[in-house]
Amino acid sequence: MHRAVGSDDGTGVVTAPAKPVIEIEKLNLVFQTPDAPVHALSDVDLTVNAGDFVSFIGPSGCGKTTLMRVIADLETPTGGHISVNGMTPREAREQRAYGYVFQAPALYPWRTVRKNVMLPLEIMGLDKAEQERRARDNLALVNLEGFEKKFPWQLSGGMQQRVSIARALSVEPDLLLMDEPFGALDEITRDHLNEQLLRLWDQTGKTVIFVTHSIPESVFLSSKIVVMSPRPGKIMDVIDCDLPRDRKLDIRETPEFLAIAHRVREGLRAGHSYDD
Ligand SMILES: Nc1ncnc2c1ncn2[C@@H]1O[C@H](COP(=O)(O)OP(=O)(O)OP(=O)(O)O)[C@@H](O)[C@H]1O
Repeated sequence: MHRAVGSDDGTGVVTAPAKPVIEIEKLNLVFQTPDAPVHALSDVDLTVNAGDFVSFIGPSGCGKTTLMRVIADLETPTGGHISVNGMTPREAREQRAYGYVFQAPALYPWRTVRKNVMLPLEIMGLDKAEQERRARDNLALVNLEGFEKKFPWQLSGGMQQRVSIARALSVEPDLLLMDEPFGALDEITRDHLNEQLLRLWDQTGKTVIFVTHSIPESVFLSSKIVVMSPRPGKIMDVIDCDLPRDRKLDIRETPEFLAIAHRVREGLRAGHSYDD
């Protein structure tokens, strides 16, 4: 089992010191639009360590996706500093340091499940046997053995999202960026995928950044929760979520879980104005 990175896990086992994967200082982003400038991010400071599962939570439009897109080099900040694996976001993207899972699965309907997972590997120019090995292994990791030859439209929404997770993992990144991947799914499917994702994180030791609107989802999944204010997105609170890593859904009824959920809610409330 993967062990959280830290200097002391309370059992006498000494682990390596936390290694920063993402370092963000005084980050600002202003979009220039024909009407008026849109100040999306304001003075964001954040460190994400190797092996962290970090959720960004905040009201709609507060800049969660924008912050994720800056990490992925899909947006350029207008101020401040950011490094990903000690590199600029552009260098990290060029080295395929991360996999990105979008809100919608974005699969090609004319390609089978296996061929969808193989697509980035074809673009990377990997040989066929390696493409096939990675597609097989990563589909097994998300419990989709036996579905390789199906087309996306033959699968449920939850299964399609698992294919997109397998595709993101197939480039073998240490960092997984997930933008509200389960937001469109029913609650039971979402619970199930949350459990699967947690197991996958524990097995692989990857660093995950996860955008969500859901307080229970953020507490259930995360080792660290970043609470953001309405636009311009600022960090209101960073909460360490030290529940056991092998948590099951029924942990949501425990006082420890509810105390963390309460603190997230307070952070959201502190940043929110209900005047309008
Ligand atoms: N390319 C762009 N040009 C202008 N404004 C933009 C652009 N992209 C995002 N914005 C604005 O920046 C703000 C932050 O958007 P963002 O999508 O990051 O929010 P979010 O917290 O992810 O929202 P949601 O939870 O609804 O997905 C919003 O007001 C949005 O309208």
